[in-house]
Amino acid sequence: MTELTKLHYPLNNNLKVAEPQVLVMGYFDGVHLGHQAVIKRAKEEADRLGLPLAVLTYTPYPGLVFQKLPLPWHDLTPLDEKVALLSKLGVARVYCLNLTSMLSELEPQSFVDEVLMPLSPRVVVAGYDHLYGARDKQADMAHLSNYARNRFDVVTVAKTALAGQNHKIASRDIRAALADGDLDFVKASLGRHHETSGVVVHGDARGRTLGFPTINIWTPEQESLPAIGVYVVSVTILGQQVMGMASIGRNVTFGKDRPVTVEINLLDFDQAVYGEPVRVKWLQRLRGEVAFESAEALIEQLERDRQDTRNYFEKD
Ligand SMILES: Cc1cc2nc3c(=O)[nH]c(=O)nc-3n(C[C@H](O)[C@H](O)[C@H](O)COP(=O)(O)O)c2cc1C
Ligand SMILES: Nc1ncnc2c1ncn2[C@@H]1O[C@H](COP(=O)(O)OP(=O)(O)OP(=O)(O)O)[C@@H](O)[C@H]1O
Repeated sequence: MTELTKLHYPLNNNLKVAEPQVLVMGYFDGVHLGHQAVIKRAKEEADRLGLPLAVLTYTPYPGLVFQKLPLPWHDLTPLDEKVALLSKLGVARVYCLNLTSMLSELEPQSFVDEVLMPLSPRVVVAGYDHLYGARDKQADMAHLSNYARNRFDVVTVAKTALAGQNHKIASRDIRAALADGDLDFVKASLGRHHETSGVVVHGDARGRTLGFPTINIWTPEQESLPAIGVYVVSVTILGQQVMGMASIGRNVTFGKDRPVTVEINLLDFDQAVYGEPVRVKWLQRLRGEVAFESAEALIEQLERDRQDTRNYFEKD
């Protein structure tokens, strides 16, 4: 079990990390392939030294502290999912530090002395472009050894890019691709399919009359959903993995200005599951949402979508 410790600057003097550890710094939204390379490199170091591996991450997203971004903000991976993914990579402890004005204005030397040192780092690891402390000072990886003053070693991990590209894999680009419904790019960058959590709630009970009953999913605000459209999904519900086709949209065939809902027609499944927690794995985009001229035209399209969904699982 990975241990999660929430921290606020200035750190409580009672925080005592007795044992030295390998410490990785970063926000790690999405725990994408670039992040995974950084963590794996740190894990090698931790194993070589026989020390635990710890991550120092932040909340909220640094962009929200340095500039005005539209709210609500959606991380690719909310903190609990980030911790679960880091855990799978061998991370024993996660420190989640509030990113505040006071922290972001710290001189780099003070950041090292007052934030890193209480965490007993033997080695500090981060990616080549990681910044800490005041942005306008020399708070980069090249200068970290100076501030360390022989108290810890520094490992800087080189850029990870997608095959044939120069641009680094970045969570900002993954968030943008998800907002465009580009699940292929999302998967290539994360090294896995994007997933969201939710709970089954009531819809308008129209789906059943169309011959395509749907579970309506309430998705908590901190989760990141793909763009409006129709998708092949795999749903974990009642401990089973079930094939499905999902619609994120306003059900425009049935009126204007309806709210965006997430509905999933589960294939080969028929149980009452209101209130059940679900995990949705977003596998492939099938199409955009269409305002059909009649319910019959929508039904014909839904039949084609179901065939496309079955084809996806057959080739997989
Ligand atoms: C795979 C799938 C694709 C859908 N595509 C569309 C669409 O293109 N246009 C549309 O208006 N509604 C679409 N819907 C939504 C249906 O209109 C919706 O399931 C129906 O109105 C039932 O809503 P209810 O569950 O709230 O009763 C789709 C639903 C599913 C499951
Ligand atoms: N593609 C990458 N290659 C190498 N290191 C990376 C890559 N992306 C992020 N890192 C490093 O991983 C750690 C976590 O990244 P963090 O999320 O803090 O920042 P980031 O560089 O803004 O990542 P992103 O742009 O993906 O959000 C940092 O140490 C960062 O330097």
